[in-house]
Amino acid sequence: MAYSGFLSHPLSFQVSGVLSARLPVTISTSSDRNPNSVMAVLEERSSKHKVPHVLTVAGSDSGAGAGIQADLKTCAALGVYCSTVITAITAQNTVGVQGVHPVPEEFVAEQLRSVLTDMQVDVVKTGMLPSIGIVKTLCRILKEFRVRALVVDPVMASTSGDVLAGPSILAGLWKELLPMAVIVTPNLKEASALLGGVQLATVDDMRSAAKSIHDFGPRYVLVKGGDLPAPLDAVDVFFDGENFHELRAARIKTRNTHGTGCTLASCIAAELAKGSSMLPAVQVAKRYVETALDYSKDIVIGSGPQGPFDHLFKLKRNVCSSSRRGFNPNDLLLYAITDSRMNKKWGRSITDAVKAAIEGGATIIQLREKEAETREFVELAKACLEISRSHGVLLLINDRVDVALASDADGVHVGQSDMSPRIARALLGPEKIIGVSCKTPEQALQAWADGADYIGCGGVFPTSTKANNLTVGLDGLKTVCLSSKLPVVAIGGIGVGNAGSVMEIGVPNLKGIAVVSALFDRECVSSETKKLHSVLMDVLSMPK
Ligand SMILES: Cc1ncc(COP(=O)(O)OP(=O)(O)O)c(N)n1
Ligand SMILES: Cc1ncsc1CCOP(=O)(O)O
Ligand SMILES: [Mg+2]
Repeated sequence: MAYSGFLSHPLSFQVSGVLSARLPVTISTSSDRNPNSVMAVLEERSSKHKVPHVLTVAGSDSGAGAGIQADLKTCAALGVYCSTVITAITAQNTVGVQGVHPVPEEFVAEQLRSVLTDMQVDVVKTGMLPSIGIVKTLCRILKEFRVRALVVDPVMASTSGDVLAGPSILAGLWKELLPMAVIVTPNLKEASALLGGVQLATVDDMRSAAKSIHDFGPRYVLVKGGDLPAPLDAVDVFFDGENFHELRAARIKTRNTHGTGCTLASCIAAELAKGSSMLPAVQVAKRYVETALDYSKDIVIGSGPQGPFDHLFKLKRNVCSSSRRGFNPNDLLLYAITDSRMNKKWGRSITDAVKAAIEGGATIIQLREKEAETREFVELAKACLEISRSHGVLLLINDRVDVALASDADGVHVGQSDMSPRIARALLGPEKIIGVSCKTPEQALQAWADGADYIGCGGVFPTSTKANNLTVGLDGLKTVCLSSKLPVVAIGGIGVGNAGSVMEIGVPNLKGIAVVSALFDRECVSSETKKLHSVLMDVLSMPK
């Protein structure tokens, strides 16, 4: 079923520009119009949304900091699809490499063919190639399929210093792989090995090394200087055959650097697959690695000296997972929504107001701070989340998905003119809570289709807290509840005097009341919350 050459797609011209004269792009112009032919299917697919695609040919790292696992995470973080051909299985962790089990050459070939005959790979990235046989197999198949761009990370040893590929592969790199590469990304030790063991101790040495490695045939060379003596910045030397660029970054003090080489190379590959030209791809890759290292500098995975880092910027969110929990519709029972003007009027901070509401029995909190500056809002949210999480109460942010993301709040509440819940869901991910304001069954249906967790329906009664807000009354509330499967919380003009009448409309998915002024435009938030809580308890204890 093999076909030779890739189809043209919108990125091909930019990426082929990267390759320049070294690897001619083959654009297939099929005259076969049979709608069932492979070419017809592929042509039809190429007119749809083409996903940028990197194929990584590398070793598996059981500790998942480097190798195939790092490549997968990097591509996922950058929005690029990553397929994998595994060249070796390694047993390794944060202490070192305990074992290496190379995959037989024929099976490396079979994996390559499986991917390349079926998928439109934009860029191939290589990592650990444990034997000369695997290098030769790879080169043979790459020529067969005429890959558009090849990024070579000439992995020889792990961060712990354990050997992953011996000097026997060098001949294959020199003669076959490097001449096909668009870029090669050695660190100091690898550059030295590629050049027969020369000493590299200064930036000038790195420049000469880059030039000499360029003579093997890659279009660009990046010599990474992370191992240069400590007081210097981390300097990498980029050579395009004519000019040098020194790329500098601050050194980040951390043990969590395992997999930085693989990550840098796969990030370059991912950026090329998206259509970037080479220098910007390298600059983005450096920034990505630096940002990920800085973000992950204090995470603890494993007990050895070389920890992995967090490619997806998500692991720290779960550090205090014991105080987190999922959403239960009954959380909507007594929904307290803050208002800074009211709290200011009564001389209390928002954190004190939130604490008092929770102590009085509020079952969920929303920070509705219309006048807060962004930085202030994020800090406020973080402070309130510490309080709410210590009590096991969920806290959402009104309107501001950016603030919810930055503070890692439990979710957001959005109205009909705020960010669409569908986009909010894509940004926040599946585990965050999204509430949507709805006044009609149509809006309720849309909220459900967009992935909302609950509906806020109102104003049920007139209110001065929200200007120009149409009142739907108890009938409107009932209509919305009956039209949806989602849990509903009623809002607008609700307090101790009418909470019972709202809860008694007799629909099972009406789960509670949301209140602003009845709690926060009062002298004592905790006692007002207690009063409202006891009204709700009375309603809940009544026979149905
Ligand atoms: C629980 C709950 N329901 C409704 C609203 C109102 O949201 P929205 O329509 O976006 O109006 P603002 O609150 O942003 O003025 C809410 N905040 N909470
Ligand atoms: C935000 C909002 N959305 C509909 S009514 C309303 C205000 C509710 O405030 P209050 O509980 O003081 O009537
Ligand atoms: Mg809103």
